[in-house]
Amino acid sequence: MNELPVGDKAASRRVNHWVDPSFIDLPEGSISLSGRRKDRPVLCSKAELKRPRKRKGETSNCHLLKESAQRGQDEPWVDRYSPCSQAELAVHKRKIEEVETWIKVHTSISKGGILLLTGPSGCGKTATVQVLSLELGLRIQEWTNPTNLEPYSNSQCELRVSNFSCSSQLSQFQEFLLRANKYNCLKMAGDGGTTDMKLILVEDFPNQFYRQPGSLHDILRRFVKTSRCPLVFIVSDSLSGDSSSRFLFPKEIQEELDISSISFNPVAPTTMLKVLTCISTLEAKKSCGRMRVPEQALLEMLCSGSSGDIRSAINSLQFSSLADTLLEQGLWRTKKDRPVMSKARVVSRSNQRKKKSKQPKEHEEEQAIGGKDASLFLFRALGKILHCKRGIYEDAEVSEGAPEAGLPSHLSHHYREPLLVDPELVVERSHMSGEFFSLYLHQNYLDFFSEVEDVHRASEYLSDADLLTSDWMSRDTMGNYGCSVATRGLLHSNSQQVYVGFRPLHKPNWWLVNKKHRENCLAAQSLFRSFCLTPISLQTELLPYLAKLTNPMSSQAQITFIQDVGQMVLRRFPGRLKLETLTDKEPGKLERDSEEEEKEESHCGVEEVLPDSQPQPVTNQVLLMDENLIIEEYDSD
Ligand SMILES: Nc1ncnc2c1ncn2[C@@H]1O[C@H](COP(=O)(O)OP(=O)(O)OP(=O)(O)O)[C@@H](O)[C@H]1O
Repeated sequence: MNELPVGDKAASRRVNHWVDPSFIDLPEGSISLSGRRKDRPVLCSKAELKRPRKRKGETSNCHLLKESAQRGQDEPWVDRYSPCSQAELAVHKRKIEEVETWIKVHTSISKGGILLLTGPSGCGKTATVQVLSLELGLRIQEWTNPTNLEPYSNSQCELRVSNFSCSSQLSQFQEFLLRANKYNCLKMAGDGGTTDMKLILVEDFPNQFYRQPGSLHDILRRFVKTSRCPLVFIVSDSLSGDSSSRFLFPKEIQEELDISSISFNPVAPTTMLKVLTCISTLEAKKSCGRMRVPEQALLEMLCSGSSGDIRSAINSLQFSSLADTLLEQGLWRTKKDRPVMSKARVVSRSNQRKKKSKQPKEHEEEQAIGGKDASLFLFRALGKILHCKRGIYEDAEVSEGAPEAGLPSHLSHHYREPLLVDPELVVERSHMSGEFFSLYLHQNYLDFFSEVEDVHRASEYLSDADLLTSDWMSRDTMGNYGCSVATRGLLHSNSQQVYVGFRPLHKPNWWLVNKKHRENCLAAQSLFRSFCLTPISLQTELLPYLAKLTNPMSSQAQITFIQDVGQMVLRRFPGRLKLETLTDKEPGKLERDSEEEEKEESHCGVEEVLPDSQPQPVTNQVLLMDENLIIEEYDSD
């Protein structure tokens, strides 16, 4: 595998002249928005694809100018303006310090160790590691998934199919870690006096790990025993619900292997704006008048449209520099071109108090090109509805007369100040179905209301929303309407708009009840299979009946289950279930439809999937042959 001594800037500069630019594989003149090549050569260092680094003592602007002058016109700006020092990084100082401290400790004091960097895509995790390695004089040895499996004759897991031999990605990864950890980098001509200190970086994971995370854990267990240099994993969060970091590195493994974890946040809009302004100014200077510095409004729009992804923002800026062409084609809208949404501008109360004339944050602009799919963590999405933010008409004339005047006097109590959020957009960006979103609202809304009349009205709206989706035939179509009724109903009912401050949010009670229900279905089907009844019939018809009998034909497991499920009226409930708190970065879990679940259950081997919380059958054999059971006395009293 190739590696590049990042420490030696001169060498790196030389190498970069003959290395392909990031988008060499695209037709001339076209620019990719991704900013990164995924089909890199086998096991090559990502550092090879990066631009040369800055020399000490050069100021950043001067450096940027020189660099940009040397580069071809088509070079992506993300590559051209990639940061070379901590000061240039658009990452929070504290995060940089945390990573720096960890690297220092694990390269000097305790050699080795594993660090996990998480955070949304494009927030500068990789850039931070690269900058710090450069500053600390570390070489980066990076694993990249091989796209073609090369012959690897020494490998243990070798596949030999008619003279063709190749090893699995997994065994190559294992070997890479072993060698990277064991051997120093080769000294190359031009390396000078670079140190042997290095850092292993893994951002691409062999696919096998997503199927069997256990195989990764086994490799890591072996790695930590002999670890000599730090190993950094970078895992990007996804808002669509599949959290790779939690799947690949569950809490138990982090504790067992003493893996440190640092979570990055999206790039702050102000920092992003500074970077974009700097880049556009430099590019405008360089273009000798051909390109103009974009309006502040356009830059702000790019920032808000990128959802904290600096790569996406810079790519969009580069596109917007082609504005003349795009504008001609009508593909790019500037703020001026956008239709006026309303006659009077609406500002939030807090903004008004601060006497800021800025557009409120909540009015996120839609971007025609390059806008990243703006996602919201569920916690924030719920907050936007529950905190019920409203604005006032900025234009005094309008605020005095128009809105209330629009309502007849007997409906004047329904007047509300305009909303600062678009409820349907909030739900869409939460990546959760309307029904589940309403469920979360239902669980949490009480804490945000101050008047009992408002609660009464809100509960009516929630019931209406529920009714809209009660019929399974029309549920798919009506789901969104139901959610509109729930969200808008809650917003409208909350007439007082009292500031409640921070309130913890909880996962719906329904969640736990549904889980218990599914476990019971599974257990009922497993324990009373010979009755050939559906899980529901078993629990609602057969088990209550068996519970009344003094001498049912049951095993101990069956008796326990009958006592648990079939005797509801006699049971004492322990009170309310303990609710799970919803954390701020948690994606909303989408439970599968219970009908689907039931179907699935009937297809799979029940004995394999019987939940731990249920009494386990003695053996399957015993259950299938009921007549052989030892019948115990069962006292229903
Ligand atoms: N000031 C800056 N700070 C951070 N990155 C910058 C800056 N200017 C330009 N960039 C570029 O933005 C990109 C940031 O992407 P980076 O690979 O660091 O993100 P990431 O958090 O690792 O996400 P992913 O996992 O998707 O790669 C890099 O290409 C970097 O060169």
